[in-house]
Amino acid sequence: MDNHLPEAFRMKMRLLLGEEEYQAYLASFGQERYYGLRSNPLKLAAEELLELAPYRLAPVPWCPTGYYYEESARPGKHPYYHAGMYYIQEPSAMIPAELLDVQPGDRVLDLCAAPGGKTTQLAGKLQGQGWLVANDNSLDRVKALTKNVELAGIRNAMVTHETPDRLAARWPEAFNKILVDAPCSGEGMFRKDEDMIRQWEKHSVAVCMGMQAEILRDAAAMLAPGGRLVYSTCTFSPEENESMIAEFLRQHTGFRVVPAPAAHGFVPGRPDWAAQTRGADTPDEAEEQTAGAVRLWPHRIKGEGHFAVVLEKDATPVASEPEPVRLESKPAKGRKGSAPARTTAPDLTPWEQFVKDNLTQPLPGTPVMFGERLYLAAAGSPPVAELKIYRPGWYAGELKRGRFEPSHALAMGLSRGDARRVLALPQDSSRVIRYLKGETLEVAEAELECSGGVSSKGYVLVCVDRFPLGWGKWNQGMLKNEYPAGWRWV
Ligand SMILES: C[S@@+](CC[C@H](N)C(=O)[O-])C[C@H]1O[C@@H](n2cnc3c(N)ncnc32)[C@H](O)[C@@H]1O
Repeated sequence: MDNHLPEAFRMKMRLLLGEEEYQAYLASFGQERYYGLRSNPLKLAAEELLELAPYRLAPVPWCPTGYYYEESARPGKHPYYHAGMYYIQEPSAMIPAELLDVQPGDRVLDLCAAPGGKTTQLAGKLQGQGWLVANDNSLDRVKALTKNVELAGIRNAMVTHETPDRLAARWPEAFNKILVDAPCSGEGMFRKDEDMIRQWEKHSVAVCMGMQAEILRDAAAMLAPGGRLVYSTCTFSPEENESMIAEFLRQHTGFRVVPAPAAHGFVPGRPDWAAQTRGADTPDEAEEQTAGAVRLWPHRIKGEGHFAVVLEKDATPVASEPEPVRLESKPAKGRKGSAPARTTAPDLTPWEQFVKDNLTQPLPGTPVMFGERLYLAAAGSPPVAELKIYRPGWYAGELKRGRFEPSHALAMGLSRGDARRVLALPQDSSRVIRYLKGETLEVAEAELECSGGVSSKGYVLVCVDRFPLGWGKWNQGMLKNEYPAGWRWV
């Protein structure tokens, strides 16, 4: 497969790595690929997943919730996947969110978030406290991102479909942790995905550099003083990595690199490559700092190629910081923004009644209506006016003609104890797959666990073991299937 590598790429890599390491890198194309998944702390502890998983899992050294699995395990074809108990993620891709060091209560922005691998990882670290904005400028990818946010049962995330400059104009210094997992030329994924090789010329290094510099500039403006920003790519080119960061540091004097430990076979960033790219013999001060970045190489670790660097903003604002006032710029292309359609206070009685009849406790968040849709926005989350908001918070359901219909996202964000009617199916029950296929199930009344003196008739939280899969509606021995069509098992 290394024969498929573009000649220009081969020449550059040989020059950068030197003959011996270049040959080791090329040899990695003939070696096995590694498959990874990350357990979802919003659903279960990693140790519990180890006990439950019907296949072998081995720890990813740099991520406490990350595991390698063997290709034959096919974890995407298991009901636990549909319960959001883990996210399938390339092992190296787990490092940027680890370096961001998110703590419960943080205000987090994932600026280039789709399809949401790192968003789900960051939300797991928040443990439902604080809030997270997941943004992407591609509408198709925002849809995939939203599905993953919902599958993971995240309650405190807002999903936006915006350009970074428009977010920066409205949310200056609003976040204390920001992840920029930048669009890049994808050289680190050549072994995993041949398509990336084909696209390499199209997403040339030069095109990516322009995007990355703009995204970084806007991210810097959204970071609060004392905040932390992680910039990551899945490419090797110094132009998109060390040189990008060195130029950022020259223009943003209030930032510095926080050195990341070069453990687990990671290697430090290469200031000399940045200098070489600039045509200089020795690195300047900004380039020297990039030695604190980490590079992940497929010939050195069990994972694909990545670059990540941690940046910290001074605790006291710097007067020379560029001001991000570019309100005139256009919103991201695609669907029209989901601005709140209603300004008068909506009648939430059907929702309140639903909570009383079906749930054991009130849910956190401030009710927000977008048209007929009700969301629960995390306390303190940033204002949404004039922005293209795909989800202002946890999507609870629809208020239609005086009735409330719960969403699938609501079910996924609940735990078994939150629902008054529960049907808990063991993972090896054929009814689990039949439920996931959208079939109506025969369910005896005695199989339902009802609490709070409710009758058996009504909304049932269907679980695999103790983990919610979705809603059903029980009446006279039959469970009407409420599993959404677009999510079904095929
Ligand atoms: C490397 S991918 C992100 C992967 C994601 N963080 C994950 O872990 O699943 C880069 C993303 O950046 C998005 N993107 C490209 N240009 C962007 C921009 N100007 N603003 C925001 N997102 C952008 C792309 O649509 C793509 O989804």
